[in-house]
Amino acid sequence: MSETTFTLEQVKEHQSKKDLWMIIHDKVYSISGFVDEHPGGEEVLMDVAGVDATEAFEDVGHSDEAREILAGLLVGNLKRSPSNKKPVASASKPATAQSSSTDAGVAIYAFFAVAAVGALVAYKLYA
Ligand code: HEM
Repeated sequence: MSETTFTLEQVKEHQSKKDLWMIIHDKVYSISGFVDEHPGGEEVLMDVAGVDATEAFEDVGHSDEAREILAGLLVGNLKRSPSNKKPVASASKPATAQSSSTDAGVAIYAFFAVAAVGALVAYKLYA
């Protein structure tokens, strides 16, 4: 399998009808030969020339046949630079939330322990 990768900038260089690339699900497709055959017309393909067309492609609800055609047009994978990767920070958020909820749990136990000792002392003093 070809492991060729392209950056967003490289894909952007292929925006003409005769040299047309687009990105769908982080894969790069060269669709120049298919533009005239596209049942949805050439205009919609030109609209996403050289950019990420995942949403446009999926919104239409393309058939399995369309996906097979797509597979034959593959030229490589998209190389995401660290700046346009999906945020990694979101992955660490639940962990932070979890640990703070654990802290809250410990605080509640500590509160009841102190309250129980306080109640016992008060009982011994005033009973
Ligand atoms: C290389 C990528 C694409 C391939 C291989 C492809 C292929 C096809 C095929 C085979 C059909 C016929 C219906 C079906 O089988 O689902 C179709 C219809 C259609 N496509 Fe695409 N398509 C591509 C990209 C796009 C994009 C980016 C758009 C943007 C909006 C689009 C819009 C449409 C529309 C609107 C139809 C419906 C046409 C109609 O029923 O009148 N397609 N496409």
